[in-house]
Amino acid sequence: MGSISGICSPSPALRLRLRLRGSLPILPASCTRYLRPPRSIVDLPRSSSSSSAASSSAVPAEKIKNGAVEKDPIKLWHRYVDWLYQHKELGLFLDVSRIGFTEEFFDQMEPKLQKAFRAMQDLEKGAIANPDEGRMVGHYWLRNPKLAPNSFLRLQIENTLDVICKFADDVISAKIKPPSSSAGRFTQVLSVGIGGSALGPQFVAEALAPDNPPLKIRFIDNTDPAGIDHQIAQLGPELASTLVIVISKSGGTPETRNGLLEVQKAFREAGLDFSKQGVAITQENSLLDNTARIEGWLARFPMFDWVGGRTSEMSSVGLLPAALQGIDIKEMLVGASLMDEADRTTVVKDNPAALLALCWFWASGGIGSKDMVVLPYKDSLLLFSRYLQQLVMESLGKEFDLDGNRVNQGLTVYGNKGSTDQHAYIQQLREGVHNFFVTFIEVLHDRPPGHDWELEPGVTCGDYLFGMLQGTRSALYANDRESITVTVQEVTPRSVGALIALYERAVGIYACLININAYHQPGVEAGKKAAGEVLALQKRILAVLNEASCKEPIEPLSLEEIAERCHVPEQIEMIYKIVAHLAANDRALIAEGSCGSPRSIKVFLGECNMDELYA
Ligand SMILES: O=P(O)(O)OC[C@H]1O[C@H](O)[C@H](O)[C@@H](O)[C@@H]1O
Repeated sequence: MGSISGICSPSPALRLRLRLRGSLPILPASCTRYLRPPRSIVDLPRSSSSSSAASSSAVPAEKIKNGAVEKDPIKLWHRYVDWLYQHKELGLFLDVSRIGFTEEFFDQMEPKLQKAFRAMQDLEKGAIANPDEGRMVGHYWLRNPKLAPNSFLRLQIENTLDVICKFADDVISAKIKPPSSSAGRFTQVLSVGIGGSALGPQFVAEALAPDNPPLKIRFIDNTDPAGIDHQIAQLGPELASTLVIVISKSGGTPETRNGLLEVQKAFREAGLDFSKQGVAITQENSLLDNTARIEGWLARFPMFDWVGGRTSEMSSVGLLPAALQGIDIKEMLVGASLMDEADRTTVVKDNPAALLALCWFWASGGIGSKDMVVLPYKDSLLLFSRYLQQLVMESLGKEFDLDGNRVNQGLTVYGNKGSTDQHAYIQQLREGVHNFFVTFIEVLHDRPPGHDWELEPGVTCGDYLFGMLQGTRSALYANDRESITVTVQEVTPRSVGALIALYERAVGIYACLININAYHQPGVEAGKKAAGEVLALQKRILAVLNEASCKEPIEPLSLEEIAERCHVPEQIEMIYKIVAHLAANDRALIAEGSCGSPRSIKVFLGECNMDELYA
């Protein structure tokens, strides 16, 4: 094992923590680096090749395949050190030692991974990597415009970033301000968008927004009227100093359109001119773009068709909301760019995204047989799992592979945060059905230097959090539950950018390994279409009820009669559900016969003589 170059004393923060725990523990030299933030350039002792790494701790495949995993602590230590990935500049570590892949498995996967690397290289050069939609996949260009396949795209990316920064600066400095607010400046951002037009901005806001941001952000990310009312009510008079950002790549998503219409209604009722406070982020000439242009909204920012919703955080979708909160978006881009660069190496052991994809394939058998539980032990990363749910499951959850074979692929993601989740479902993880592997996200810095506090001799809150993570990792592993640990020094724009890039690339590589298109979402359309059919049926029901209500006396209708008049007798159950929802919102009236069964109800609009109804 190589010697460690550049030994330096532990950082003040670490020395503080170590002092808090009493005397400096005697740590094997090789692990000192891990505890100390790698601000200095150090080289971890790594074996010269994967074979020696794997052989020093490899367990016979049949043993591992049968669920037995390496338990010898010294062998585990060697496996840990030999496989530990470290990005020195980012201060990011990836520990895959608690995933039990064997040397044989690694060797088997090497050719597939090399093929995936070539596919990712082609993708970044502008290949049609989304063949089902005939599109390029260019989210990596957003943080390194020089990679874009032509100067036009490069300039689009660079110019968009410039106008985003300028606009945000002008809003924060009140050069751009609302027309009628006593505050004299914008104080709030209301983001209206759903899916990839919300999840990234929500994750980043939760992770990085300062305690007192220049503009505080809130989200309408659904078509729930109560949820919309709640956000608008919370804004109250501050609606007058709210910048409304409507985000929709397609420009036609129903939930987002509904949110916009509801917000515009609130503006009208408050006597405010929405166009003076509205911003659109959408593809050029989309319905939303044209609406914003025609209505003269404050600003419009482009989305590009070669950036998918779930990989749009580094586009105007994520950058504008973040910048308005005072988040350093250029640092986010730097973090993503540094991670991208690391993910371009074809040496698997030095490629963190490839290592993640390898672990996912091993743990889930390449068919999603195990779920990915995401457990950040940091409150501010709470929404990372929700963000990854779309990025991973909308990318990998596909019915057919690229050769047209029905594969029903996927990788299920869930989780919230540790140690909180230890008091919720870790019981099942530790002892119950073994259908998962865990990804811990570890953040080494607990508090800004000098702000730590001992809540008992030599122990801080952060020590508990650290101990809970390590304890859970050990307890799960002791019961053969595998895990990955991603470690960052602290939650910063740079580390968040790196995490996003790491998982975007890992999804891309894994998709190559399982031969699916990670960049389209055909299944979503089915749900949208079905929703449209429900609304169309509701309109027909209301027309039939209106007609019946115009008769003297009013003609209450049974469900069968409604279904017959709508010419869809087979839809009687949906008709009942629609009628029940209408009645619950006082938009239809239901009278029930003595048995109270849905079969005996009569539906009508307006007043009706109830005595005659069941006479
Ligand atoms: O940004 P929009 O076009 O409004 O789309 C919002 C979301 O809609 C669909 O659900 C897609 O599957 C998502 O990938 C997308 O993020």
